[in-house]
Amino acid sequence: MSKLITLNNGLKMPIVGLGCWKIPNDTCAAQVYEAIKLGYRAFDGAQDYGNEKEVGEGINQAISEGIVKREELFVISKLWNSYHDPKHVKMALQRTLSDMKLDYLDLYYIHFPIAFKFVPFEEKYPAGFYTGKEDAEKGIISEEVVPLIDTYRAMEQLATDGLIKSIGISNFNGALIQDLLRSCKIKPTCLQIEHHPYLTQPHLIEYCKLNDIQVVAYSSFGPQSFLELNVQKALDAKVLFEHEVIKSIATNHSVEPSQVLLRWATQRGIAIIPKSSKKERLLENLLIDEKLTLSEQELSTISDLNIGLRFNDPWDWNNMKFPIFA
Ligand SMILES: NC(=O)C1=CN([C@@H]2O[C@H](COP(=O)(O)OP(=O)(O)OC[C@H]3O[C@@H](n4cnc5c(N)ncnc54)[C@H](OP(=O)(O)O)[C@@H]3O)[C@@H](O)[C@H]2O)C=CC1
Ligand SMILES: O=C1CO[C@H](CO)[C@@H](O)[C@@H]1O
Repeated sequence: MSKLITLNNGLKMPIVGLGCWKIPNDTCAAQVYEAIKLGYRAFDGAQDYGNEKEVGEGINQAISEGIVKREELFVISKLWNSYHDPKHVKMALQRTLSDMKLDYLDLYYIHFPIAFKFVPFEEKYPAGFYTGKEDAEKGIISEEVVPLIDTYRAMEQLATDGLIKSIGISNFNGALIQDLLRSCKIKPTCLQIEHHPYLTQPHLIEYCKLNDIQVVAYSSFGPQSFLELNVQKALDAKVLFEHEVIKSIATNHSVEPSQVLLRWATQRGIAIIPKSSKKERLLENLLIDEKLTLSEQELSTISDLNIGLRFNDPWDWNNMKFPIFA
């Protein structure tokens, strides 16, 4: 098991969780079940990943075999953009809970601070994996006017009703968080953001620390291929696993570049949710805190690789130009 972090509402969350995006439906239940046997206790899913039934199946198998109790797990999902209207928020969560065959979630994020027009589940799901292109072709990426605070209030109601233990926000920028903190009744426990040495976001992270909001990093290994990026400065950047700075620190400690990237986050108090389909990598990622300690100098040398390179930016979705990171 990985170290536990205490969130601002007293809840304890493992610092390493398993990311569930892109785990194929046919192997997902077995993978989640195996991950529990290896010691994973947190699972970062989302309705939009199209595999919540299978994530739930893996979890329930482990519970029914007595490998773990529900209360020892930390189960996470995210409200998709099409369900931001307050009248759809509970319905979306209930769909997740019934797909997963669970009574509550430990953490429920607002996936993006962007509201799309409502799409009935039958039209959107089963979704397979979300791609802006596929959803655009189905005509379901179009904006709905729903103030974020209205969505947040509906999330607060879910917490009050005991259906979720905590509220998270994902892909929110500093100004949105500041505004939310002025008006929320229940504080968000976590902010999930893209975070890797090419996108370090130091002010956002410091602001969260000052306000006792736990930062959770997604895409900790950075972009896997620059061919997918339309960002000019990426042309000069290397995949992080092959970067000289990362490779030489890994060599000095006799570990893999992936471990340096993950430890750089956890050692700075940031939770991680790497996804892997391989048993050795699952273990390597889970046990990162026991295997490696980086020096302050190494931590800051890695942070200096920052070039503000974001590759998950809704600005690019179907050319809709959503300005959340503008
Ligand atoms: N809130 C949001 O908007 C977003 C949230 N997320 C969440 O974050 C999670 C992780 O982010 P994601 O972008 O998927 O990427 P990750 O940073 O987890 O990278 C996943 C890739 O890295 C490989 N990998 C995993 N472990 C290792 C290792 N030890 N050594 C080498 N390669 C490794 C995996 O391959 P293999 O499987 O072959 O091992 C996979 O191709 C998602 O699953 C999802 O839960 C992700 C994006 C956006
Ligand atoms: O969690 C996610 C994985 O990436 C997708 C494509 O941008 C989004 O659905 C979402 O950010």
